[in-house]
Amino acid sequence: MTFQASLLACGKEVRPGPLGGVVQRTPLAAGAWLDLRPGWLLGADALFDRLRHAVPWRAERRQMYDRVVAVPRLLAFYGEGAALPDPALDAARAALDSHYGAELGEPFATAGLCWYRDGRDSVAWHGDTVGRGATADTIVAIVSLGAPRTLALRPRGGGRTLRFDVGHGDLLVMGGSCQRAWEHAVPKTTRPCGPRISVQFRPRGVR
Ligand SMILES: O=C(O)CCC(=O)C(=O)O
Ligand SMILES: [Fe+2]
Repeated sequence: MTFQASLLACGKEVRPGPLGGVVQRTPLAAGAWLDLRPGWLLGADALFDRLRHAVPWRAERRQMYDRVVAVPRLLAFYGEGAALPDPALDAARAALDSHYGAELGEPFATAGLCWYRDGRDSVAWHGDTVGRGATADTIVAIVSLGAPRTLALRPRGGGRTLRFDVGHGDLLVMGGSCQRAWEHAVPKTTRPCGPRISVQFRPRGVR
C-alpha cells in the first residue's frame, strides 16, 4: 500500500491548466493589476511532496536595523539558467511564457521558492523592487501550494488593503506598476495552519 502510494506520487502527472479565457484580471489603482487563476496546477499534491524533498530549503538571517534576525520562512532561489527542481515547474514557466510573453516582452527567467512552515512564517510588506521592478512595469507570477494563506496588497501612498486567499495549486500574478506602486505581504496568522510553498517566477533583473 505504502509502496503503491509513493509510486503513484512519484509518477503522478502535474500540469498547468489553461490560462486564456480563464484567468481573471482585477485592475488596481496607479496602473497595477492582479490576475487570479484558482486551481491552475493539476496534481498539486504530488508537486508539493516532491518540492518539499527536492528543494534545498535554507534558513536565512538578515540585518534589521542594529540586529540580525531570522527570516520567517525558508528559501531557495533558482537564478537565470539554473535547472529548476521539478519538471512541473518548467511546464508552469513555459505556460506562463506563452500566456504573458507578449505583454511582458521577455520570458520569466528566475524562480524564487518560499517554505512557510506554519502561521508564524510570513513575508512583511514590500514590493519586489530589487532591480527593475523599482522603476519599470513588470510581471511576477506566484504559484501557491499547500495550506491556503492570505496574500495582502496595499497601495504605497496609503489606502484600503485588499486580501486574496491563495490556495493549493492557485496562480496569482501581479502586473503593471504593482511592484513599485503597491506593496504585498503574507501576514502571520494565529489560525492553525499547515505548511505552504510559494514559487515566484520573475523576469531577469527583477527580484
Ligand atoms: O509567498 C508569496 O506568495 C509571496 C512571496 C513574496 O512576495 C516574495 O518572495 O517576494
Ligand atoms: Fe514579493
